[in-house]
Amino acid sequence: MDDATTMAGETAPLPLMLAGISRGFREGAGRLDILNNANLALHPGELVALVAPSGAGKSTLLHIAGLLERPDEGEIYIDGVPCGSMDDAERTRMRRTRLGFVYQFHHLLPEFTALENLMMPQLIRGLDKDEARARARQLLDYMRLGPRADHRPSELSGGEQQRVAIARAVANAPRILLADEPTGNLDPVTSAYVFDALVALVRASGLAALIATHNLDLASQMDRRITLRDRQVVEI
Ligand SMILES: Nc1ncnc2c1ncn2[C@@H]1O[C@H](COP(=O)(O)OP(=O)(O)OP(=O)(O)O)[C@@H](O)[C@H]1O
Repeated sequence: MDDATTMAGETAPLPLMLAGISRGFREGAGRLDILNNANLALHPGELVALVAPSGAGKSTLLHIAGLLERPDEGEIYIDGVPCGSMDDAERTRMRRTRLGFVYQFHHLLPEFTALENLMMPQLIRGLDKDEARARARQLLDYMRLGPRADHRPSELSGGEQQRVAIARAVANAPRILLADEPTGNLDPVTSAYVFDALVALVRASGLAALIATHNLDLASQMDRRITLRDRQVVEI
């Protein structure tokens, strides 16, 4: 397995590795192949942009990497652990502890405050209330949302909602952040602000991030850019 070398010269497992992934869908009498023997490695701390035309398979790739969808073939390694043959309960546990997700729409729980939205995944994971609250406050402060902690999503602006969603995605200190058009629903100025906050959080926490975006300007600010070509993942 391709391992990352740590500062001490030891090898640590990669946060994410996709090996030989194939995925297709039935389409009428035929079949639509989206990924064919695709490979991808994410190294610790790197921010990778996934840029590809609509319908190329960005969401499919993110769903497979995020253990939300199973490939037809291939293996997904998270922190070196093969996840392909895991049952649904094990995959869910892996998602809760090692993966964070951000979508184009925030998907915050409308009846809960920003603080409670950040506490929820931590409580589900088993942290006690005080610990969860302290971490939630710390993350909201980091995202400059401290004064908005007790507001519900409907009382926040679009950019604030998305910053809460990003903070929530890292509440359980995942190893990998997967984001599908995280700023796609925002105006350019807000989008740039939210993106900067996302990058700062990724850098501060040392997690690896794979971010699908149509925004080439944002993509150019990441460490690496990949696309889907001929059903493979390639560098651009
Ligand atoms: N469950 C499914 N059943 C059938 N076809 C599907 C399914 N999921 C995705 N597809 C098809 O697979 C292709 C890739 O879809 P996907 O959502 O991964 O693309 P995308 O690159 O994320 O597109 P966009 O940028 O528009 O969100 C599309 O043609 C889509 O219609």
